[in-house]
Amino acid sequence: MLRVAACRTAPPIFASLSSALPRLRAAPSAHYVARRGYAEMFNRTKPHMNIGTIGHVDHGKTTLTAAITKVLAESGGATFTDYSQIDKAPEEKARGITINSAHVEYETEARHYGHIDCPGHADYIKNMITGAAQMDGAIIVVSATDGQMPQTREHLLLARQVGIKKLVVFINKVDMINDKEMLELVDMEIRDLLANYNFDGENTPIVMGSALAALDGRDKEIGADKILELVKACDEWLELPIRDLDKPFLMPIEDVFSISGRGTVATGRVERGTALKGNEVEILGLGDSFKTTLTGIEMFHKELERAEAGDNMGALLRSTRREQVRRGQVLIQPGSMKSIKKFRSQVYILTKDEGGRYTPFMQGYRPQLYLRTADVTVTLKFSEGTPDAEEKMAMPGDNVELDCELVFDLAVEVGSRFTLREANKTIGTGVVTKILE
Ligand SMILES: Nc1nc2c(ncn2[C@@H]2O[C@H](COP(=O)(O)OP(=O)(O)OP(=O)(O)O)[C@@H](O)[C@H]2O)c(=O)[nH]1
Ligand SMILES: [Mg+2]
Repeated sequence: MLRVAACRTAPPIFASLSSALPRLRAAPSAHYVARRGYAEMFNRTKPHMNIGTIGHVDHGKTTLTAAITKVLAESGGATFTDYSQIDKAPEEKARGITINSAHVEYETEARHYGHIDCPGHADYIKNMITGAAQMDGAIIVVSATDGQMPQTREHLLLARQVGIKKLVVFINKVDMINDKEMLELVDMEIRDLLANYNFDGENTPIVMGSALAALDGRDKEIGADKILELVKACDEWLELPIRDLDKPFLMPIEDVFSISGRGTVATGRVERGTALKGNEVEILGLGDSFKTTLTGIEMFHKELERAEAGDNMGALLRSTRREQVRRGQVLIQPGSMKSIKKFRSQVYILTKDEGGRYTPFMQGYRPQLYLRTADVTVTLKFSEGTPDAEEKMAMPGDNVELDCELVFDLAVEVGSRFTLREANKTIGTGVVTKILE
């Protein structure tokens, strides 16, 4: 039997990272509006999906969120969550805006939804990004009185970059518009805009209504009826995410041991997919990539036939020398990932209050990049085509597009998340948006 402690605790970097990251995430849990006992109402056999409301400030995202729960409460698919229970922080009430993203849940004929109501105000874009990063699809809310506005565009861009592939549009406040042609214009404008950000401009469902009318229980034809139409559009147009178990196998390598008489064992937590004893696997990254066979799987000192997403496993590798395997590489289903050095990314630079830098940086800056179990020095540049890139600065609090060049290659995909650190300080968090080389 293998003698491997396959369930090691998280490496120290993740301990320090997690002290930085949850601060960005603290808001949703503190703001969780679902109530005790409420979850039992739902039929958990329905497929689950995370969605939410995004869009420009004051266009009606929170009103719509409350209205959806109100209308679905009538069919038993939700508990009504009033506006004041969503925007409940004193500053939110005083200013009439959303600051923290808030979670509600509801159920339709077809699905169970977790719904995150994001802030639209430009100052709280970071809360929007962390909210959107948890979504599999989104509802973009656009006020018919304003049409598209700066955060309509910024949210579309960010939604695309955090991996949201499909959206449903809700054109809100139609109670304030008498002119039908005006609505047609907004429809056309939004379809163009969607196409500009690589969404399906032609086929994306656009529902026009009034969230406030639905919430107030009046004007059914632009109120409740439109909420039901919107929810149906979500059921039909937004695609369910692929379950982690159905994805190709991936285990980031945390540690490597040599076991006399048996060979080399790599340990880590399976991020996705499944692996069977006897499967061919590939080791990828840090200059060394090769294929081998998984001759044994161990968990908690027991030998197993199969490992799956969520398991901490020890992987016994055929004819592999210990020096060939290192922390920071990944163990994958052969051919399912590529190891690369250059990619484009969207990065949020932490402010000093969030534990980040006190000062801006210029391009050419070289912090450490942490991705899964790897940490590699990276050179940061403003993305190609940025005007005056030589003189430009990235300020704490900025949300910037950066091209990253790693010193060593890593298994990186569009959607991979990473953090940037210098001298024991997290200075930025980002997501890969495009592979360059
Ligand atoms: N007339 C009209 N007003 C609406 C409608 N929906 C929302 N409003 C009003 O628009 C204002 C902003 O609504 P919110 O729901 O707070 O907007 P929001 O998009 O959540 O705003 P942030 O979260 O701060 O970005 C409020 O005064 C709402 O009452 C609507 O259908 N018709
Ligand atoms: Mg709001």
